[in-house]
Amino acid sequence: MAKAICRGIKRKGLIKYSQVYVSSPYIKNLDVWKELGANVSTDNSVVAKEADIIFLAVKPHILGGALKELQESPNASMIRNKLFISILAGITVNNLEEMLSKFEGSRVVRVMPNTPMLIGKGCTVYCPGTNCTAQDLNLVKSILEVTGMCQLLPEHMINAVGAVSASGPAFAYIFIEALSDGGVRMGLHRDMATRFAAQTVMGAAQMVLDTNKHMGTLKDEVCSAGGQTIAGIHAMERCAVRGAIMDAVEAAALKAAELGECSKKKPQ
Ligand SMILES: NC(=O)C1=CN([C@@H]2O[C@H](COP(=O)(O)OP(=O)(O)OC[C@H]3O[C@@H](n4cnc5c(N)ncnc54)[C@H](O)[C@@H]3O)[C@@H](O)[C@H]2O)C=CC1
Ligand SMILES: O=C(O)[C@@H]1CCC=N1
Repeated sequence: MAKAICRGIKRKGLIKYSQVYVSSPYIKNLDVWKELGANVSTDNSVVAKEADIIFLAVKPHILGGALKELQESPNASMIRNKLFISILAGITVNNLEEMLSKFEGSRVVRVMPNTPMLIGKGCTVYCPGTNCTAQDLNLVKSILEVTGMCQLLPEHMINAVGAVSASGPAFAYIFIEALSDGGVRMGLHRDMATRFAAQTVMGAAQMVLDTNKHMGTLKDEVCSAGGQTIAGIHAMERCAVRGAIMDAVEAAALKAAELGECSKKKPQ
C-alpha cells in the first residue's frame, strides 16, 4: 500500500523519490524503493528523524513493537514535531496518539486509502487526531487528492468505509474474475473475456457516478422483458449474491474494529 500511495503522489509530480525515505527491517522489501531512487534504511529511526511527514504503513500487529523500538533508539530525541499519517486498518486515533505520545509535538491523521491510488483512481477517507492543525489537514488533503477522490470523515465511519473502499477492490476483482470465468466457460478466450469484463465493470461504475440514477434503475435499463439479462440476474439472486457481498463488507468492518481492540489489549 505504501508503494501505491507513493507512486500515486509521484506520478502527479508532487514529490521526487530523492525526497522519500523508506525503512523496513526486511532488506529485500527495500530493493524496489532503492531502484526508484528513494533513500532506504533498515532502521525506522533514520526515516523518522529525516522525514517531516511519516507514513505508518506496517501491518496493525507490528505497529506497537516498531514504535517501541523507535522510542528506544538513539535518534528518539530528534523525532519531534512530526506529522504521522497512519494507514493501518482498525487502529484508532486514540490508539495512535497513545502510542506516539512519547514523541514531543507529534500529530496524527488516520487515513484509509485503497490500491487504485496507484493509477490516480483512489478512494481515500481521513480523519484528524486531536493535535492536528488546519495546516496539517490541508497538507494531507493536498497529498491525497492527487491520488483520486478523498474525503474527510468522522472517525466512527472509517471502519465501515474501509470495508467498502479499501477492501472493496479485492471484492470487485473477484467479481471481474468471475465475469471473465463465465465468458471463458461460454467459449471466449481468457484475454478477451477479462478485457471485456473489466471495461464493463468500469463503465457500469462510471454510470453510477455520472448519471446519479439509482442502481436499480440502471439495472432495469439493461433487463429486456423475457431477455437474457433477467435470466442471468435470476441465477445470481438464487445464489444470494447480494447477501454474500453485504456479509463480506460486514466481516471486513468487524475485523477492522477487532484489529483496533487487539492493538489496545495486547502487549506489543
Ligand atoms: N493493501 C491494501 O489494500 C491496504 C492496506 N492498508 C493498511 O496498510 C498497512 C500495510 O498493508 P500492506 O501494504 O498490504 O502490507 P505489506 O505486507 O505489503 O507491507 C507492510 C510493509 O511493512 C514492512 N515492515 C514489516 N515490519 C516492519 C517494521 N518493524 N518496521 C518497518 N516496516 C516494517 C514490510 O517490509 C512491508 O513492506 C496495513 O496496516 C493495512 O491495514 C490500508 C488500506 C488498504
Ligand atoms: O485487508 C486488509 O487488512 C487491508 C486493509 C484494507 C485493505 N487491505
